[in-house]
Amino acid sequence: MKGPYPEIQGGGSLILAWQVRSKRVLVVGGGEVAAGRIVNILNADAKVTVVSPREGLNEEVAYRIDQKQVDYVDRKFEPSDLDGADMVLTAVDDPEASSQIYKLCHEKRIPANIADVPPECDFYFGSVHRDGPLQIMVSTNGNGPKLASIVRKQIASGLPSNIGMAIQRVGILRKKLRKVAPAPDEGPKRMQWMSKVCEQYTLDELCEMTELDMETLLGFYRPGDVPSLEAVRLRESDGAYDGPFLI
Ligand SMILES: C[C@@]1(CC(=O)O)c2cc3[nH]c(cc4nc(cc5[nH]c(cc(n2)[C@H]1CCC(=O)O)[C@@](C)(CC(=O)O)[C@@H]5CCC(=O)O)C(CC(=O)O)=C4CCC(=O)O)c(CCC(=O)O)c3CC(=O)O
Ligand SMILES: NC(=O)C1=CN([C@@H]2O[C@H](COP(=O)(O)OP(=O)(O)OC[C@H]3O[C@@H](n4cnc5c(N)ncnc54)[C@H](O)[C@@H]3O)[C@@H](O)[C@H]2O)C=CC1
Repeated sequence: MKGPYPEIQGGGSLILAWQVRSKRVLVVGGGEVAAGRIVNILNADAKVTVVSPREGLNEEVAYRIDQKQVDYVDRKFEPSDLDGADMVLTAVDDPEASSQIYKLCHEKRIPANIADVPPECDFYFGSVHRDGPLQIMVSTNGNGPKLASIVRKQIASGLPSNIGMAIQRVGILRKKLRKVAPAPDEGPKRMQWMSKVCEQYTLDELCEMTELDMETLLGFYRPGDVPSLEAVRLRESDGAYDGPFLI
Protein backbone atom coordinates (compact mmCIF):
# COMPACT_ATOMS: atom_id res chain seq x y z
CA MET A 1 0.00 0.00 0.00
CA LYS A 2 1.23 3.50 -0.83
CA GLY A 3 1.83 5.70 2.20
CA PRO A 4 1.51 9.47 2.34
CA TYR A 5 5.27 9.97 2.05
CA PRO A 6 7.62 10.04 -0.96
CA GLU A 7 8.43 6.55 -2.15
CA ILE A 8 12.11 5.56 -1.95
CA GLN A 9 13.63 4.87 -5.38
CA GLY A 10 17.21 3.90 -4.42
CA GLY A 11 20.09 3.57 -6.86
CA GLY A 12 20.61 7.32 -7.22
CA SER A 13 23.35 9.71 -6.08
CA LEU A 14 23.11 12.29 -3.38
CA ILE A 15 23.42 15.49 -5.40
CA LEU A 16 24.88 18.28 -3.26
CA ALA A 17 26.48 21.67 -3.77
CA TRP A 18 29.84 21.00 -2.14
CA GLN A 19 31.50 24.08 -0.67
CA VAL A 20 35.18 23.61 -1.53
CA ARG A 21 35.94 27.32 -1.23
CA SER A 22 39.48 27.71 0.15
CA LYS A 23 39.85 23.96 0.58
CA ARG A 24 42.85 22.15 -0.91
CA VAL A 25 42.05 19.97 -3.92
CA LEU A 26 44.75 17.72 -5.36
CA VAL A 27 44.54 16.97 -9.08
CA VAL A 28 46.72 14.09 -10.23
CA GLY A 29 47.35 14.22 -13.98
CA GLY A 30 47.46 17.15 -16.37
CA GLY A 31 45.71 15.96 -19.53
CA GLU A 32 42.37 16.84 -21.10
CA VAL A 33 40.24 15.32 -18.36
CA ALA A 34 42.30 17.08 -15.67
CA ALA A 35 41.78 20.37 -17.53
CA GLY A 36 37.99 19.97 -17.23
CA ARG A 37 38.24 19.10 -13.54
CA ILE A 38 40.42 22.13 -12.87
CA VAL A 39 37.83 24.48 -14.41
CA ASN A 40 35.11 22.99 -12.21
CA ILE A 41 37.04 23.33 -8.97
CA LEU A 42 38.49 26.76 -9.71
CA ASN A 43 34.93 27.93 -10.39
CA ALA A 44 34.16 26.78 -6.84
CA ASP A 45 37.08 28.85 -5.44
CA ALA A 46 39.16 25.89 -4.28
CA LYS A 47 42.93 25.99 -3.83
CA VAL A 48 44.30 23.60 -6.42
CA THR A 49 47.52 21.59 -6.61
CA VAL A 50 48.32 19.76 -9.86
CA VAL A 51 50.81 16.87 -9.82
CA SER A 52 51.93 15.66 -13.24
CA PRO A 53 55.19 15.37 -15.18
CA ARG A 54 55.52 18.49 -17.34
CA GLU A 55 55.76 16.54 -20.60
CA GLY A 56 52.24 15.19 -19.99
CA LEU A 57 50.56 18.60 -19.58
CA ASN A 58 48.02 19.69 -22.13
CA GLU A 59 47.94 23.31 -23.28
CA GLU A 60 45.09 24.41 -21.03
CA VAL A 61 46.64 22.95 -17.88
CA ALA A 62 50.03 24.46 -18.78
CA TYR A 63 48.29 27.82 -19.21
CA ARG A 64 46.65 27.67 -15.77
CA ILE A 65 49.99 26.74 -14.19
CA ASP A 66 51.68 29.57 -16.04
CA GLN A 67 48.97 32.01 -14.86
CA LYS A 68 49.46 30.76 -11.28
CA GLN A 69 45.77 29.81 -11.06
CA VAL A 70 46.99 26.51 -9.59
CA ASP A 71 50.04 25.28 -7.68
CA TYR A 72 52.14 22.80 -9.57
CA VAL A 73 54.42 19.84 -8.81
CA ASP A 74 56.39 18.56 -11.81
CA ARG A 75 56.61 14.79 -11.22
CA LYS A 76 54.55 11.67 -10.85
CA PHE A 77 52.27 11.20 -7.85
CA GLU A 78 53.82 10.39 -4.46
CA PRO A 79 51.84 9.43 -1.35
CA SER A 80 53.03 12.54 0.51
CA ASP A 81 51.02 14.61 -2.03
CA LEU A 82 47.93 13.65 -0.04
CA ASP A 83 49.11 15.57 3.03
CA GLY A 84 46.72 18.44 3.58
CA ALA A 85 44.41 17.46 0.71
CA ASP A 86 40.67 17.82 1.37
CA MET A 87 39.69 16.19 -1.92
CA VAL A 88 41.54 14.25 -4.61
CA LEU A 89 40.80 14.02 -8.33
CA THR A 90 42.84 11.74 -10.53
CA ALA A 91 42.90 11.80 -14.31
CA VAL A 92 45.89 9.72 -15.29
CA ASP A 93 46.38 7.25 -18.11
CA ASP A 94 47.77 4.65 -15.70
CA PRO A 95 45.15 2.37 -14.09
CA GLU A 96 47.65 0.99 -11.56
CA ALA A 97 48.58 4.45 -10.30
CA SER A 98 44.85 5.28 -10.15
CA SER A 99 44.05 2.30 -7.97
CA GLN A 100 47.00 2.92 -5.67
CA ILE A 101 45.92 6.54 -5.18
CA TYR A 102 42.36 5.49 -4.52
CA LYS A 103 43.43 3.00 -1.84
CA LEU A 104 45.52 5.63 -0.07
CA CYS A 105 42.66 8.14 -0.19
CA HIS A 106 40.29 5.55 1.18
CA GLU A 107 42.63 4.80 4.08
CA LYS A 108 43.01 8.47 4.85
CA ARG A 109 39.28 9.08 4.31
CA ILE A 110 39.90 11.76 1.71
CA PRO A 111 37.00 11.88 -0.78
CA ALA A 112 38.27 10.97 -4.24
CA ASN A 113 37.18 10.87 -7.88
CA ILE A 114 39.16 8.43 -10.00
CA ALA A 115 38.20 9.51 -13.51
CA ASP A 116 38.60 6.21 -15.31
CA VAL A 117 37.33 3.89 -12.55
CA PRO A 118 33.71 4.58 -11.55
CA PRO A 119 33.66 1.93 -8.77
CA GLU A 120 36.56 3.80 -7.13
CA CYS A 121 34.80 7.17 -7.10
CA ASP A 122 33.35 8.56 -3.86
CA PHE A 123 31.50 11.01 -6.09
CA TYR A 124 30.98 11.55 -9.81
CA PHE A 125 31.18 14.74 -11.73
CA GLY A 126 28.14 15.81 -13.70
CA SER A 127 27.39 18.03 -16.63
CA VAL A 128 26.99 21.56 -15.29
CA HIS A 129 25.19 24.62 -16.60
CA ARG A 130 26.29 27.88 -14.96
CA ASP A 131 24.65 31.30 -15.11
CA GLY A 132 25.97 33.54 -12.32
CA PRO A 133 24.82 32.04 -9.01
CA LEU A 134 22.70 29.43 -10.79
CA GLN A 135 24.17 25.98 -11.31
CA ILE A 136 22.34 23.02 -12.74
CA MET A 137 23.98 19.62 -12.70
CA VAL A 138 22.83 16.67 -14.75
CA SER A 139 23.90 13.17 -13.74
CA THR A 140 23.13 9.92 -15.49
CA ASN A 141 24.78 8.06 -12.60
CA GLY A 142 27.51 6.64 -14.77
CA ASN A 143 25.19 5.39 -17.49
CA GLY A 144 25.80 7.91 -20.24
CA PRO A 145 28.08 10.91 -19.67
CA LYS A 146 27.65 12.16 -23.23
CA LEU A 147 23.89 12.04 -22.80
CA ALA A 148 24.28 14.04 -19.57
CA SER A 149 25.95 16.72 -21.65
CA ILE A 150 23.14 16.62 -24.25
CA VAL A 151 20.43 16.87 -21.55
CA ARG A 152 22.28 19.75 -19.89
CA LYS A 153 22.32 21.73 -23.16
CA GLN A 154 18.65 21.01 -23.73
CA ILE A 155 17.73 22.27 -20.24
CA ALA A 156 19.90 25.36 -20.64
CA SER A 157 18.26 26.27 -23.96
CA GLY A 158 14.85 26.33 -22.23
CA LEU A 159 15.87 28.70 -19.44
CA PRO A 160 14.98 32.39 -19.40
CA SER A 161 18.06 34.45 -20.35
CA ASN A 162 17.74 36.60 -17.22
CA ILE A 163 17.38 33.85 -14.63
CA GLY A 164 20.96 34.14 -13.32
CA MET A 165 20.63 37.89 -12.87
CA ALA A 166 17.23 37.53 -11.14
CA ILE A 167 18.72 35.04 -8.66
CA GLN A 168 21.62 37.35 -7.99
CA ARG A 169 19.21 40.22 -7.16
CA VAL A 170 17.17 37.96 -4.89
CA GLY A 171 20.40 37.06 -3.10
CA ILE A 172 21.03 40.73 -2.34
CA LEU A 173 17.43 41.25 -1.17
CA ARG A 174 17.69 38.22 1.15
CA LYS A 175 20.87 39.60 2.73
CA LYS A 176 19.15 42.93 3.35
CA LEU A 177 16.12 41.16 4.81
CA ARG A 178 18.42 39.37 7.24
CA LYS A 179 19.61 42.74 8.47
CA VAL A 180 16.07 44.07 8.86
CA ALA A 181 14.87 40.90 10.59
CA PRO A 182 17.83 39.07 12.12
CA ALA A 183 16.01 37.22 14.91
CA PRO A 184 16.06 33.42 14.58
CA ASP A 185 12.45 33.16 15.76
CA GLU A 186 11.38 35.32 12.82
CA GLY A 187 12.41 32.52 10.46
CA PRO A 188 8.91 31.42 9.42
CA LYS A 189 7.73 34.98 8.72
CA ARG A 190 10.94 35.82 6.87
CA MET A 191 10.72 32.75 4.70
CA GLN A 192 7.06 33.25 3.92
CA TRP A 193 7.61 36.86 2.90
CA MET A 194 10.62 36.00 0.74
CA SER A 195 8.71 33.20 -0.97
CA LYS A 196 5.90 35.63 -1.76
CA VAL A 197 8.31 38.10 -3.37
CA CYS A 198 9.71 35.32 -5.58
CA GLU A 199 6.23 34.19 -6.59
CA GLN A 200 4.72 37.62 -7.24
CA TYR A 201 7.56 39.35 -9.08
CA THR A 202 8.47 38.50 -12.64
CA LEU A 203 12.10 37.69 -13.41
CA ASP A 204 12.37 41.00 -15.27
CA GLU A 205 11.12 42.87 -12.21
CA LEU A 206 13.59 41.08 -9.96
CA CYS A 207 16.39 41.97 -12.37
CA GLU A 208 15.53 45.64 -12.52
CA MET A 209 15.13 46.07 -8.75
CA THR A 210 17.54 48.76 -7.56
CA GLU A 211 18.97 48.86 -4.05
CA LEU A 212 16.50 51.65 -3.28
CA ASP A 213 13.61 49.52 -4.56
CA MET A 214 14.78 46.70 -2.31
CA GLU A 215 14.99 48.88 0.75
CA THR A 216 11.57 50.37 0.09
CA LEU A 217 10.13 46.92 -0.46
CA LEU A 218 11.64 45.81 2.85
CA GLY A 219 9.60 48.55 4.51
CA PHE A 220 6.60 46.28 3.83
CA TYR A 221 8.15 43.30 5.61
CA ARG A 222 6.84 44.18 9.10
CA PRO A 223 3.18 44.48 8.04
CA GLY A 224 3.79 41.35 5.96
CA ASP A 225 2.79 42.83 2.59
CA VAL A 226 4.40 42.33 -0.76
CA PRO A 227 3.35 45.27 -2.93
CA SER A 228 3.90 45.32 -6.68
CA LEU A 229 7.12 46.91 -7.96
CA GLU A 230 4.93 49.70 -9.30
CA ALA A 231 3.57 50.38 -5.81
CA VAL A 232 7.10 50.30 -4.41
CA ARG A 233 8.16 52.96 -6.89
CA LEU A 234 5.10 55.10 -6.11
CA ARG A 235 6.08 54.97 -2.47
CA GLU A 236 9.59 56.12 -3.43
CA SER A 237 8.33 59.13 -5.34
CA ASP A 238 5.81 59.90 -2.62
CA GLY A 239 6.76 62.97 -0.51
CA ALA A 240 5.73 61.10 2.64
CA TYR A 241 8.48 58.59 2.10
CA ASP A 242 11.21 59.26 4.61
CA GLY A 243 13.64 56.37 4.68
CA PRO A 244 13.75 52.77 3.79
CA PHE A 245 13.35 51.17 7.19
CA LEU A 246 10.74 53.51 8.68
CA ILE A 247 7.24 52.20 8.44
C1 LIG B 1 31.23 8.02 -13.91
C2 LIG B 1 31.89 9.34 -14.36
C3 LIG B 1 32.96 9.58 -13.32
C4 LIG B 1 33.52 10.98 -13.34
O1 LIG B 1 34.27 11.27 -14.27
O2 LIG B 1 33.22 11.74 -12.40
C5 LIG B 1 32.45 9.26 -15.75
C6 LIG B 1 33.14 8.19 -16.25
C7 LIG B 1 33.54 7.97 -17.60
N1 LIG B 1 33.37 8.85 -18.63
C8 LIG B 1 33.73 8.26 -19.80
C9 LIG B 1 33.58 8.81 -21.09
C10 LIG B 1 33.14 10.09 -21.42
N2 LIG B 1 32.92 11.12 -20.53
C11 LIG B 1 32.50 12.21 -21.20
C12 LIG B 1 32.19 13.44 -20.61
C13 LIG B 1 31.88 13.70 -19.30
N3 LIG B 1 31.94 12.79 -18.28
C14 LIG B 1 31.42 13.28 -17.15
C15 LIG B 1 31.21 12.57 -15.98
C16 LIG B 1 31.44 11.24 -15.70
N4 LIG B 1 32.19 10.41 -16.45
C17 LIG B 1 30.91 10.53 -14.48
C18 LIG B 1 29.49 10.05 -14.72
C19 LIG B 1 28.51 11.18 -15.03
C20 LIG B 1 27.18 10.72 -15.53
O3 LIG B 1 26.96 9.52 -15.80
O4 LIG B 1 26.27 11.57 -15.67
C21 LIG B 1 30.95 14.70 -17.36
C22 LIG B 1 29.40 14.70 -17.30
C23 LIG B 1 31.41 15.69 -16.33
C24 LIG B 1 32.90 15.92 -16.26
O5 LIG B 1 33.69 15.04 -16.60
O6 LIG B 1 33.23 17.03 -15.81
C25 LIG B 1 31.49 15.05 -18.78
C26 LIG B 1 30.52 15.82 -19.72
C27 LIG B 1 30.56 17.29 -19.40
C28 LIG B 1 29.88 18.12 -20.41
O7 LIG B 1 30.21 18.08 -21.61
O8 LIG B 1 29.00 18.88 -20.00
C29 LIG B 1 32.43 11.90 -22.60
C30 LIG B 1 31.96 12.84 -23.68
C31 LIG B 1 32.91 13.95 -23.96
O9 LIG B 1 34.09 13.84 -23.63
O10 LIG B 1 32.42 14.89 -24.59
C32 LIG B 1 32.84 10.56 -22.75
C33 LIG B 1 32.86 9.73 -24.04
C34 LIG B 1 31.43 9.35 -24.46
C35 LIG B 1 30.69 8.47 -23.46
O11 LIG B 1 31.22 7.45 -23.04
O12 LIG B 1 29.53 8.84 -23.12
C36 LIG B 1 34.22 6.97 -19.50
C37 LIG B 1 34.57 5.93 -20.54
C38 LIG B 1 35.95 5.96 -21.07
C39 LIG B 1 36.09 4.78 -22.02
O13 LIG B 1 35.09 4.34 -22.65
O14 LIG B 1 37.21 4.30 -22.08
C40 LIG B 1 34.13 6.80 -18.12
C41 LIG B 1 34.52 5.61 -17.32
C42 LIG B 1 33.46 4.55 -17.39
O15 LIG B 1 32.30 4.79 -17.69
O16 LIG B 1 33.85 3.40 -17.08
N1 LIG C 1 35.69 10.40 -16.34
C1 LIG C 1 35.71 10.99 -17.50
O1 LIG C 1 34.99 11.94 -17.71
C2 LIG C 1 36.62 10.50 -18.53
C3 LIG C 1 37.66 9.71 -18.19
N2 LIG C 1 38.59 9.34 -19.11
C4 LIG C 1 39.77 8.60 -18.60
O2 LIG C 1 40.55 9.53 -17.79
C5 LIG C 1 41.94 9.27 -17.92
C6 LIG C 1 42.72 10.53 -18.31
O3 LIG C 1 42.30 10.96 -19.60
P1 LIG C 1 43.07 12.14 -20.36
O4 LIG C 1 43.13 13.35 -19.53
O5 LIG C 1 42.42 12.24 -21.70
O6 LIG C 1 44.52 11.49 -20.52
P2 LIG C 1 45.89 12.15 -20.97
O7 LIG C 1 46.71 11.03 -21.52
O8 LIG C 1 45.66 13.36 -21.79
O9 LIG C 1 46.51 12.64 -19.58
C7 LIG C 1 47.05 11.78 -18.65
C8 LIG C 1 47.84 12.65 -17.69
O10 LIG C 1 48.24 11.89 -16.57
C9 LIG C 1 49.57 12.22 -16.23
N3 LIG C 1 50.11 11.09 -15.47
C10 LIG C 1 50.27 9.81 -15.84
N4 LIG C 1 50.74 9.07 -14.81
C11 LIG C 1 50.83 9.90 -13.75
C12 LIG C 1 51.22 9.74 -12.39
N5 LIG C 1 51.61 8.55 -11.91
N6 LIG C 1 51.23 10.82 -11.58
C13 LIG C 1 50.85 12.04 -12.04
N7 LIG C 1 50.45 12.24 -13.32
C14 LIG C 1 50.45 11.19 -14.16
C15 LIG C 1 50.23 12.50 -17.57
O11 LIG C 1 51.38 13.29 -17.40
C16 LIG C 1 49.12 13.26 -18.26
O12 LIG C 1 49.15 14.61 -17.89
C17 LIG C 1 42.05 8.16 -18.96
O13 LIG C 1 42.24 6.95 -18.26
C18 LIG C 1 40.71 8.16 -19.67
O14 LIG C 1 40.33 6.87 -20.12
C19 LIG C 1 38.45 9.72 -20.41
C20 LIG C 1 37.38 10.49 -20.81
C21 LIG C 1 36.39 10.93 -19.91
